Amino acid sequence: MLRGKNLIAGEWRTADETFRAVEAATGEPLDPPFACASAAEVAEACAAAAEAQPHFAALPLERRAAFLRLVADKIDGLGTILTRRVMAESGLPEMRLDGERARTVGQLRLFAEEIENGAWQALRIDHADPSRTPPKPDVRMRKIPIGPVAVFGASNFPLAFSVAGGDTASALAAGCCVVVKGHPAHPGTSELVAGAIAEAVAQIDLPGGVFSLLNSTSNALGEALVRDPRIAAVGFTGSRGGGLALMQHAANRPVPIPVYAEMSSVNPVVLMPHRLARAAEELGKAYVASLTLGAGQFCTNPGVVLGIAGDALDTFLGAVRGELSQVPAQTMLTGNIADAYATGSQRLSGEAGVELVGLGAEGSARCGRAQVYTASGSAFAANRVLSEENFGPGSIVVQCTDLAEVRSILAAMEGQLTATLHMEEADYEDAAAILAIMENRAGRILANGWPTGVDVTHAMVHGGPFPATSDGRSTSVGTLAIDRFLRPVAYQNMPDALLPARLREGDAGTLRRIDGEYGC
Ligand SMILES: NC(=O)C1=CN([C@@H]2O[C@H](COP(=O)(O)OP(=O)(O)OC[C@H]3O[C@@H](n4cnc5c(N)ncnc54)[C@H](OP(=O)(O)O)[C@@H]3O)[C@@H](O)[C@H]2O)C=CC1
Ligand SMILES: O=C(O)CCC(=O)C(=O)O
Repeated sequence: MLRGKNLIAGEWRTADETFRAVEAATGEPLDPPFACASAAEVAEACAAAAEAQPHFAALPLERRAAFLRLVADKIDGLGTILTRRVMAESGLPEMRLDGERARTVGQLRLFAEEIENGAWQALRIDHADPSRTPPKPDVRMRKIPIGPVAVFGASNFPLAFSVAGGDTASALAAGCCVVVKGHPAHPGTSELVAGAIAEAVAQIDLPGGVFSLLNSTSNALGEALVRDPRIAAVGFTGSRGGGLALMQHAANRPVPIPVYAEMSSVNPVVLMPHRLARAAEELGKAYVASLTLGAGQFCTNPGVVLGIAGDALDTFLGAVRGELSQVPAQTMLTGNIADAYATGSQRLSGEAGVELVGLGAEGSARCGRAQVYTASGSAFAANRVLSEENFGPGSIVVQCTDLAEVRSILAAMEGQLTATLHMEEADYEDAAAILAIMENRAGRILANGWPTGVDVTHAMVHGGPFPATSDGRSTSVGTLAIDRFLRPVAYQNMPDALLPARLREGDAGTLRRIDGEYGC
């Protein structure tokens, strides 16, 4: 039974002002009404997080890990109640949401392992050398939590990028208390997951301020959260406009803070000539499958495909047309997202030099209709609109004259989360030059795959230069995501007794870099 309340430091709070979620497929209001948090409650949640911060940061790592594992268990324990609510609020199918839940709990468990192994602290010890001129001091370094983190739940991954998603998991793993601004499209999902976290907080006997959830439908709440002096960093996935607004608020504070915003990306895919000649149909089918996954509501969606004009690309486009004709209309996450997609598609279709390749089935106004367009390389290069993200199952295939045009288009593109090369051995020499351009444009480069579906691993990078993210030095997926919420501190000539245990002389068992050499 949902409460319709905000969670502030362990306490469920109601309010006079409320809003309702709607069923994604129909637009019908869902019960119960949800309380809108006030500015005073934002301040309360942040004060509680700041108060809990030293305690949480000092928690033995085994207990912090146990907390993350317990959160994962509790989310698993929500069973079908959670699935049913997410399905209603998001319109996403059960199988996708089962996978997303597995990813969410798997991510929490992976972070538990990560903090236990200690490598994330990046411990370094440089011993003193009094004989050097000038004498070299003893310097030891570790990373500590940055402080309370504000997390904005994303609409398109109501579990894996929301209340207990990657931003929250990595912030908690780093030892940072978290205040979540829930996405207004799925408040029931947010409450269920927040309830699981709150139970784990209580069971591990942590202060309630370790985690709060605030709901609202107004920009004012998010702004107040980012501006609160106790918040030390922000994690966000959503629109470019939203991310930029939060970056602005963070920069305008008396004490500016980092915002890790994942915003927009069209994820260029290059079909190299030899591979295209051999597998045009197969590539066309796989492209449509990736493009239409989850109604195209992935920031990793293949929004731009580049190939050399000719028979092989025509075969590819024929396969795309055929495949699209089999794609049903899919419910989009919200009415606004469906409207934005329809408007964006209409705009694209009217641009000079843009032609329709094929369409999926048409549905209600809340559905996204799959669609692929094509344009020449010169038309694409001359018009920025053609390379802008249109969030949904829409994409454009660019027919280039040669690989030089492919390279120059890629080099002129904005920063991307991913870039992909479809190739075989005969393409490698040309691919190497394209790879060098892609490295400068994207956070992840794929060979012979499709970019949707990010694996949560140690080496994963889900980031990229602006506007893919606000800070291309970071990743929001994988264990390296923890680094966004840590700050290095060096201790110079500090007596052993005052050093953190893992930096003391005799301590062993954690990976440390001692006088430049890695070892335990
Ligand atoms: N590339 C990607 O990964 C994604 C892109 N999008 C794009 O975003 C569009 C809208 O989707 P949505 O998911 O709602 O994303 P938004 O960026 O609009 O909203 C995400 C969150 O940020 C908050 N927010 C947005 N703008 C501001 C602001 N100016 N000040 C303070 N808080 C703000 C919203 O709160 P509130 O609404 O309560 O103000 C919400 O909680 C989509 O049509 C799509 O184009 C969406 C999801 C993922
Ligand atoms: O492709 C994925 O798994 C992740 C996509 C993503 O991060 C997003 O859509 O916001």
